[in-house]
Amino acid sequence: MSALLNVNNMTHYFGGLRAVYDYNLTIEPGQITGLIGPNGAGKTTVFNLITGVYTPTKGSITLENENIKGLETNEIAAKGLGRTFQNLALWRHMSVLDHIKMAHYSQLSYGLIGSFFNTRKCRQQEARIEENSYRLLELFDIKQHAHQMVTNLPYGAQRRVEMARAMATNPKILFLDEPTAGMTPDELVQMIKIIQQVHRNFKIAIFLIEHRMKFVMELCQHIQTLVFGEVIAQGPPEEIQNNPEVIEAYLGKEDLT
Ligand SMILES: Nc1ncnc2c1ncn2[C@@H]1O[C@H](COP(=O)(O)OP(=O)(O)OP(=O)(O)O)[C@@H](O)[C@H]1O
Repeated sequence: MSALLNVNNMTHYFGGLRAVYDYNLTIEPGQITGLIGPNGAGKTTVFNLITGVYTPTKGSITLENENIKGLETNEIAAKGLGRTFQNLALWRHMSVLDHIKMAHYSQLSYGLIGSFFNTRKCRQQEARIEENSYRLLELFDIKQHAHQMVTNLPYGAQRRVEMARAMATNPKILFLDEPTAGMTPDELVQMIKIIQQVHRNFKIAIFLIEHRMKFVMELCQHIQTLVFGEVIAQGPPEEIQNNPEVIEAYLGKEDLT
C-alpha cells in the first residue's frame, strides 16, 4: 500500500523565525494521525504549509504521489484534502444546510448554462446534493439546525457544521485544527464519537491538531510531538504518553493520562 500523503524535509521560515524544521510525515489511507505540542510549536504552520496557505521554504509534499507543493489552496482541496480551521471559518449569514450544499457545488458538472435552463441533469444533481447534505447533517447531529443561521448555533454545533462542510467535498484526507477547542466535556465526548463514525463510514484518513490528550490518545493510531518546529517524538499513543521528552514538553500544562 503506497502512502496517501508524504511530506519530506519540510522547513519554513517567517523572516528570521524558523517555524518548522526538517519535518517529515507519512499518512497511509484510512490512518488517524495526531499532531501535538505546546503553544507556538508550529502545528498550525504545518497545516498551512501542507494545505497551500504558505509555500515551504524547503521540502516536498505529495498527495497520492503527486506534487502539491506550490499549488493554490483550492487546487489542493480539489485533489482531496479537506480541512477545518482553529478559528471557525463559517459564513455568518448562511444557513447550516446552505453551508453544506455550497460545498457540494465545487464538484458540479452541469455549469451555468445547465442551471439556467434547469436541465434534467441539473435537477438530478441538485436532488443528489440535497440528499447527501441531509445525510451529512444527520451524521454530524446538526439536522435539527438545518435552516438556522450558523451564528445562532452553540459553539460545538458550529464546529460540527465546519466538519460536515469539509466532508461534503468528498476528501481523501481530512485536516482538523483543534476540533474540540471551546467545547464542553459533553460536546468533547460527542465529537470523539462523531469522528470515529466518520472514520468508519468514509474510511477516510485524518490528520488532527489537538491539545486535549484524552481526545488524541483515544482517536489516533500515530502521534507526532512538535516542539519549536521540530518533531521530538512520534509513535503509537501508549509510547508517546510515556515518552519522557514529551512529558517534559508538557510538564505542568497537560495531564497526559
Ligand atoms: N504568518 C506568520 N508570520 C510570522 N510568524 C508566524 C506566522 N504564523 C505563525 N508564526 C509564528 O510561527 C510560530 C509557530 O506558530 P503556530 O501558530 O504554527 O504554532 P501552533 O503550534 O499552532 O500554536 P497554537 O497551539 O498556539 O495554535 C510561532 O512563533 C508564531 O508566532
